[in-house]
Amino acid sequence: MPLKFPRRIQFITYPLPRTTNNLASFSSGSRAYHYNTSSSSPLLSRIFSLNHFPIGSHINFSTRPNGGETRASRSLIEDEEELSNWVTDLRPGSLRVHLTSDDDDDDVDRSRGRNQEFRGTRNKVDSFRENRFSDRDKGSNFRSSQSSFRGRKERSLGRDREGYKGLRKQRRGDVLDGESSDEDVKSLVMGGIGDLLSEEDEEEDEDHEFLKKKAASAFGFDKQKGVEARNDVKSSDSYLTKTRFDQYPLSPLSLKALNDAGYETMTVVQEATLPIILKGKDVLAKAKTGTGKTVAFLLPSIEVVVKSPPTSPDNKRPPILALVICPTRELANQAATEANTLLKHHPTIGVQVVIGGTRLGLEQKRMQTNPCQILVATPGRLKDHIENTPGFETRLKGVKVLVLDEADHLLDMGFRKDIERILSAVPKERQTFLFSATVPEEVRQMCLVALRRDHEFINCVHEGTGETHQQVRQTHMIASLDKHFSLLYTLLRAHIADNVDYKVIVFCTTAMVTKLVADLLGELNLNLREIHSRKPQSYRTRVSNEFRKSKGLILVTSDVSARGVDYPDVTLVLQVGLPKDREQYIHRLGRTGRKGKEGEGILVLAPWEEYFLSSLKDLPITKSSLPSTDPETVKKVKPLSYFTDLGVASRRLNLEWGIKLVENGMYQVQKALCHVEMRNKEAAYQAWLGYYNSQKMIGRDKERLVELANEFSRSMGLDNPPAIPKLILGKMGLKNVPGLRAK
Ligand SMILES: Nc1ncnc2c1ncn2[C@@H]1O[C@H](COP(=O)(O)OP(=O)(O)OP(=O)(O)O)[C@@H](O)[C@H]1O
Repeated sequence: MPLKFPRRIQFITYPLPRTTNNLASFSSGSRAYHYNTSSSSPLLSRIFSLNHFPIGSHINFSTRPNGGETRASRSLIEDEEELSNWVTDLRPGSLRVHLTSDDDDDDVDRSRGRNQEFRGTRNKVDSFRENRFSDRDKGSNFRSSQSSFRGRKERSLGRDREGYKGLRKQRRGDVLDGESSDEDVKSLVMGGIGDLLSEEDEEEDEDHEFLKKKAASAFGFDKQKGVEARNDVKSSDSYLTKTRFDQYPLSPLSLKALNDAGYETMTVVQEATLPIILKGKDVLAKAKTGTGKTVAFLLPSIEVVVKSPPTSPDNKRPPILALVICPTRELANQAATEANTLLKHHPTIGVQVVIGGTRLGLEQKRMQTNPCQILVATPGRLKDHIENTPGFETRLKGVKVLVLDEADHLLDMGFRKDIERILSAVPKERQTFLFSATVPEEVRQMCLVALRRDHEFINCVHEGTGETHQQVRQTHMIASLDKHFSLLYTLLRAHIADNVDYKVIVFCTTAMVTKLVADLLGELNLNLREIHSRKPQSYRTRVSNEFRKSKGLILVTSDVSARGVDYPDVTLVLQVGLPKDREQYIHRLGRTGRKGKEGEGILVLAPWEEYFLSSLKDLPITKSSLPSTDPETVKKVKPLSYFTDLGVASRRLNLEWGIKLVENGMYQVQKALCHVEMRNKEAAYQAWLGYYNSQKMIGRDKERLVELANEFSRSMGLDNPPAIPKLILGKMGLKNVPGLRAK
């Protein structure tokens, strides 16, 4: 569904050069490609050799009463680069302070690139911009001056809004000793799912061969030859196959639940992984967003539980058999909900969620009174549970299946300490599944700490198509910071005019910037909700559920919604400002175009952020010109006919809407900014500074960083940048940098 603009506001797109990505070695153009790796696992201690920062969080869980819905819980982590995170990162040995639940955020790699020197960033960025995007201003009438925001008097309306809550939790000191080399020399004895097929060795071998052949034929290639052997699914983006679930040895109750859920045939990733997993193998699976990875790992996990002997009711610490780790609260809750769907006819199997957001004691009590066999958790909270809940670690000794959802994210530096602790708490003799839409090469090395040496890598991403969906149109726009807000507003208005059932997600860089943008768009009377880590968990859950069911709604969010969250029928994903990395861009974009549906993604960057596009060069993203929003220009050329192709029902409405579109684009945004509370602008400024300070290419030239931050401050209508406490400036390495105001 491309954006439709009035004639004078049409975007002109310039395709970027496209190259194939680096996956040729294991992506053969077939629907899925897997290989068995037998390379030695590097030592955990070697892989995690850098300083790490343990992450703490609260604990929360819920129970699934006899097949009912998950009452949950949640918690966890948020992918943000708030200023306070900087402070805590810089104090790895400091004691953690428990804050309220809404401060309990996702843990991220906050240390990335922090202490490295980078010289000449500005020159490199500028030269990249000049060489590659010198035509970016062609066709742009976006000429409003930065100074138009200056001199504006800030007024606070004194509304009852949440403000910046100050420094977030501080982290604990390191708690885990270095792992021995035994960690990655895992036992080949298979438990769990392998039991399904391992009554006799011979039988097992036969079954193995049978399942392998089935898998090879199912996803269209012969493993030995590595060539495509099947053409029954023509579209490279087809996510469903013709393989039925009942073609595999699954329990009848699971099959019944699948049927009830309307899951008739398998998705590509389910078809590719199930036979391998049923054989007892560890699996690393890569498949595009929205193609059913959750069912792919939950279904075989449930089968393990089904096949396990029942626990005695007298057992005070009944084993947890399947442990699923997700990076965010939203995702954990969603996985638990999907598990409950699959467990509909398994009344004796329970799911709980351990994700924080509620009081620890309450959660411990629930856990005790209603023990489960399947636990879905976020890493920081799970680690807290391991360390603070009596008997919990004993229960984890029963784990037969460990799942790392969004594996690349969980294994990157932001989570590594928690994952390290969790791995030490679960048995080595287990089956492990790692799933993600993105698996960068460097993360594949880290996967070896969790997987057995003979694991299989199953890649469902076609060669040449990149990790994004072909049916999702991707464009980027380059505009100076002072134009970002009005550009965002204009894009949203245009999309709304063109899509009756619009459902838009706007991604912002940090929680406080998200709040600012939500406040602004709210002042502009757009129908929106906001989700970020500074919102209480109950609010996040409510809004998330509401957005899932809604149409005609905009969700303004931080990266808490970037990965895994399954909102159906999202029509547009708008990313404003630098995504944390290529992977985050892909996951955010993946909130649209799910289950084979169409979608659209727009990335809005400032000129000095253009360097990021080089990391997307293998994706089909094209450049789009800016819509004209300069009121002076438009006033001169706005005959009625100008607005007639907006796709809005009445001519009168067209006129009103069109005038508002262009005039409000700049004027209304400036006006609305005056109504946004000062403290929210201050918080956004600090968060912005913290986020970009953590971005390698930008954060290393501190003077330039401050110049840009002050440009952002002016874009909010502030004459002077807000003052920042000296202590914080010191922690950020920004003491005495010209342009900053200290207090
Ligand atoms: N076999 C199936 N048939 C039909 N729908 C399915 C099937 N399996 C899963 N789905 C549905 O597909 C949607 C996307 O699934 P899911 O959220 O697991 O995708 P994902 O691959 O994990 O995406 P992401 O990478 O964004 O996390 C869900 O709504 C799920 O219920």
